[in-house]
Amino acid sequence: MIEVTHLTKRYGKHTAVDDISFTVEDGCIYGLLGPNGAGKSTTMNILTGYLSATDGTVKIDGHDIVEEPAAAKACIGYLPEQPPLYQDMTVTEYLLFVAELKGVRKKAERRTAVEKVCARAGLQGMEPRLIRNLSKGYRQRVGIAAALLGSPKVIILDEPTVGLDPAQMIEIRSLIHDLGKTHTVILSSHILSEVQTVCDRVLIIAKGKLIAQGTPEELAGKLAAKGTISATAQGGREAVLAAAAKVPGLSDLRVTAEKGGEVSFTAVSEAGTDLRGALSLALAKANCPVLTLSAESMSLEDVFLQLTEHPEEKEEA
Ligand SMILES: Nc1ncnc2c1ncn2[C@@H]1O[C@H](COP(=O)(O)OP(=O)(O)OP(=O)(O)O)[C@@H](O)[C@H]1O
Repeated sequence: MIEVTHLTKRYGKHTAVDDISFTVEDGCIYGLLGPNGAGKSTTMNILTGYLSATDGTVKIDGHDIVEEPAAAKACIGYLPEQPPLYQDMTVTEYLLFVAELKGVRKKAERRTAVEKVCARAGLQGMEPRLIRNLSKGYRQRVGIAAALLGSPKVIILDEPTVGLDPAQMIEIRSLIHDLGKTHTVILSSHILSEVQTVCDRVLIIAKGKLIAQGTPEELAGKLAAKGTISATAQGGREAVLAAAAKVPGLSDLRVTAEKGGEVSFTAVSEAGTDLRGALSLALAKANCPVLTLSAESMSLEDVFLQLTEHPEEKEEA
């Protein structure tokens, strides 16, 4: 449904999106996950044709967003991070206006379309209310209803739950889940648990780069596979590190303290393996008696933070 190839966006010297490629399949909910400033909004603004890319291509249902903008945009309904809602209009007035902008010609058709999207977005009973008097949750629903007008195949939602209270978040997530039954949905979020619960597939973006993608289960497997080992051994720094480096599956050795012939260090172990025994043996063989040794597994949240703070470590993920 969507093909993004080598997408790059530079603002002056700053590269906000850095050579990203991915494919979006029909009928799935995709989550663009990354910390603030990762490049999510920029990517979405390019997908929806609001921004031009510095390099790369975007095809929506076979239509290039630059060469055939009208055909490509007709496939997309977009809820920007700050939806342009007219506060002094009622819900119905605003949605009729958007329907007209989207080219629904006949008045009766606009009415029917607005009734339909109001029902779909859970806005029944809110139609005569002024937008300015709605809660943030209901304003998001109006934005989503507006995105649904024109029957687009793809719905793109930029941080749809940001600023909502927990109850509203749950309601909007359930609405998105429901939309996923009839549309291809792409949403952005900086909340790991949100994309894990709502999305079928996740793309993790950090510092403009795509650092991991897969189903939430695949990513949880990859991300949570790591553990950290902390140890202190007697001996010289070089002998201790050389012995530890020989243990297969142990990486990222870091010395944390060194004094009086004792070296403390941490290391990362892969794929849910417990490498304490192997490390202890390797150090003993190198004549470096082990004084302390402990292992901890990193939470998914920890690994996500580590990955997005140090995207260069993506290969290890
Ligand atoms: N118009 C602009 N001019 C210059 N730099 C920009 C512009 N828009 C965004 N940036 C920068 O590009 C980077 C990516 O921004 P973007 O808004 O796409 O990130 P994001 O992941 O959506 O974050 P947030 O959730 O905070 O919106 C950031 O460093 C941001 O400061």
